[in-house]
Amino acid sequence: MTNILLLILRRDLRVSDNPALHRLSSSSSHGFTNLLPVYPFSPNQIEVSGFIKDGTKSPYPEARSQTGNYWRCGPHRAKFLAESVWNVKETLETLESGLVIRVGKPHEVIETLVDGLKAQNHKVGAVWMVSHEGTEEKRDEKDVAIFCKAQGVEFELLTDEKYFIDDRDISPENQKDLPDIYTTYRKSVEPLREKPRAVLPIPAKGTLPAFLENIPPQKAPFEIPDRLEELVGALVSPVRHFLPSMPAFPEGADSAHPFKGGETSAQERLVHLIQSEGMKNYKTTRNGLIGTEFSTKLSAYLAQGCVTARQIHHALLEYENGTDDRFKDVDGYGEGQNDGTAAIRFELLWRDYMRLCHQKFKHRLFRLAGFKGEEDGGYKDDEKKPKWKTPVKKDAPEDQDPTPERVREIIDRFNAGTTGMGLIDASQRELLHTGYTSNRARQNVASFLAKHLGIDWRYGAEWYEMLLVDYDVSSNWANWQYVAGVGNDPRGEARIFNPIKQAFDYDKEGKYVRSWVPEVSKVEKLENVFQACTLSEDDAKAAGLEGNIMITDPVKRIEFSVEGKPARPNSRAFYRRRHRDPKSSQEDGGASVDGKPKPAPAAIVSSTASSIINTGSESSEKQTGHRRGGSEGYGGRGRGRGVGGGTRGYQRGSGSARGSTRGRGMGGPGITVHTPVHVHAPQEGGTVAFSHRGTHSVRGRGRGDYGSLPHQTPGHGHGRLSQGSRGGYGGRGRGGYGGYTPADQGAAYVHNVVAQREQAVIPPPQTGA
Ligand SMILES: Cc1cc2nc3c(=O)[nH]c(=O)nc-3n(C[C@H](O)[C@H](O)[C@H](O)COP(=O)(O)OP(=O)(O)OC[C@H]3O[C@@H](n4cnc5c(N)ncnc54)[C@H](O)[C@@H]3O)c2cc1C
Repeated sequence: MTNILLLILRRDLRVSDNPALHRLSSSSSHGFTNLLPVYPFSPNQIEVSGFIKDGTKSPYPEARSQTGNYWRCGPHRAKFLAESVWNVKETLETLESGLVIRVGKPHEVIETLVDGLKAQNHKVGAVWMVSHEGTEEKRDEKDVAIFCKAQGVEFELLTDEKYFIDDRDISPENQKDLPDIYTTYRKSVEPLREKPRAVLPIPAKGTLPAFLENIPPQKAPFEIPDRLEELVGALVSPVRHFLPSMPAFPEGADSAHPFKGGETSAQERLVHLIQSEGMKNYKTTRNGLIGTEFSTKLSAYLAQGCVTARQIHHALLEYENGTDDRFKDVDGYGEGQNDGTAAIRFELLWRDYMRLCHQKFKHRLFRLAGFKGEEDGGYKDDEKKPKWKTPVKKDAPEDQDPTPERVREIIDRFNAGTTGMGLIDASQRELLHTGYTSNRARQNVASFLAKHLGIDWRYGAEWYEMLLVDYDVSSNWANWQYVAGVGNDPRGEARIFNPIKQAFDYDKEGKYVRSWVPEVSKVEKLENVFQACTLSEDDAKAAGLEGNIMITDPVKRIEFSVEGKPARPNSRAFYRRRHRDPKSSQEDGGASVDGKPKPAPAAIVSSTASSIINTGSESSEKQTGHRRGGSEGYGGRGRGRGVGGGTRGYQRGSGSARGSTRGRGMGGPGITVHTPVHVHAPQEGGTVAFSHRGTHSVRGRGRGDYGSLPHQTPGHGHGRLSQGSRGGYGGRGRGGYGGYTPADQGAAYVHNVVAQREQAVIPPPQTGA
């Protein structure tokens, strides 16, 4: 009598370091005569209509997302996934086993197999599957367990061992009460190099319980292809046209992620990264934007379980300990952990942490208000101003600005990469074409949608879910929450990435933007490449950009100064447009999306600010906790004085602004701010002066009166704001800054004012628009 084990594979598409296969191959005490590894393409997570050949309608609804109605899995990941599944199948075949590929929810697939096998007089002894984080994943596990129970089949849920620190080694405290700050978690598990368990070997040929010859067929109307190309076709063809007018792949642009899915490619990539010194140099290259070598590109393999974090760790150990000849010629061989390898471990732990957050917050990871926010999610709240702009009319307040129709338009342009903001557009187009974009670009893109535009960030998260080749439910949604300010970023709303400053810092020659946004490839000045609307009429004409929507109707304008020149978009055409068209009103550096005249732009000191902290970097954590008091004040380190008014309204408080270290702040008279205002702008009766000093500090002198702004009328006030001498930020320099409104992008100004390396312009005091 047979005793068959059905092993469901989901995101464990590897044969090495695979606990289930290891257990089955290393002992016969399990008692199974046969093993059927099964991979189900689950119809709620990936569109499966491409498996139907006879024109029948799919019994499943389309696999689309909830908010944006995008495909759950777009063409890039569909292809990568097909390759990964096929690779496991081929490797298992070399081990005299195999893989059953099926379409259907896991419990449906299991039911068909169990029924069919029983009909052949086989006994199915057990079903195993690895536990994965996720609401749908948990539901699938439950459904399989219920089915097994009803059938008298044993069911076992195995630990997911592809993370850096195994679940079994996570302390009860961390499991029960995971810290909300990554650094706290990291410190609780250091030293990282000692944490991962040993990797498990690949089962030897012929050691797995035998595969079966006669496998019950796939349920109609689906047909399972028997060639990889057909499998790719079945998965990709329904979702290929995900954008109404897809731009052509830019000539000369190269994918940073040309990699094929599967365990074999993952292992090759890992060895290459060590041999090419990519791992050793990781810390200095990881913020790159172009090419295959600037970061590991292991994320897609990790997401599908083609490689485990502990395998990466062990390969690094071999190199660091000098125990693998393949790496003997690599600089640093046998010399222990170096900056690069330590940084990789640090990032892998971020990945762990994102999953643990998902485990902790469960469905709250998908909520608009984030895991901390209230259940309603922030739309249409009678008491408070709705925080997020929505394209859905019924959800939007009547006076939503911009209108839902305009928000829809902006989202479409954001997706297509035609916002006019170079770095954002380049990243979004790279994503469209290749399924990959760097971590640096992702942070900017997410920040742009959520913080500069104030739009429901779930549209962005779902767009990423569709297009990212490395989409991972925990990493994607937790990172989006983090950047949107509703997740576990201790700086929350205050962290805003200035995409122009970021472009200057990370795309120093404009190569990245020019290569993915070919329209600006002939534009000469970087400031124009990074924000096309700053082109003068003549230059736009010369570059063939006359009438281009990125210039005539950018979704956002950000003030920016280059080497002391005035900061704002400065073409005459722009000012003419501004006066003609209220939608093109002067950008205030971050206050609102579009569509209404802005308050005075006068004292936009400079928006070249670096409020940029890299998710996952050590420095981001160092700058945490800089808020205290009733307002969100920032104190620099040291004894300088930061004086800021408190805010009233939704941020009620006494107005003391204090640095978390030793900055001191004095409360100002308080302000009531219901619309975004330039809190650092000189308002009536005052000036603000900031001067550049050194590389890392901004020296501020003088005072700007801005407090007590009348309700919704920025531009009047008699409060007081002083930037203490050497206004530092993030622990640099001294002095503090406080009392700004956290509403919308008001925070950006704070960063702008206190940012490093920027000087100020001192425009005449102005009142509201
Ligand atoms: C808005 C946003 C969405 C994201 N969505 C995803 C996603 O769906 N899937 C995904 O794997 N990563 C996601 N990330 C994290 C990060 O951008 C990618 O892991 C990284 O860019 C992948 O490239 P790499 O493998 O070359 O990374 P490397 O820089 O080489 O890092 C090594 C590994 O560490 C892990 N890692 C690095 N940074 C992070 C991070 N911030 N969070 C979690 N893990 C990290 C990844 O597994 C990565 O492969 C997202 C980040 C942001 C800001």
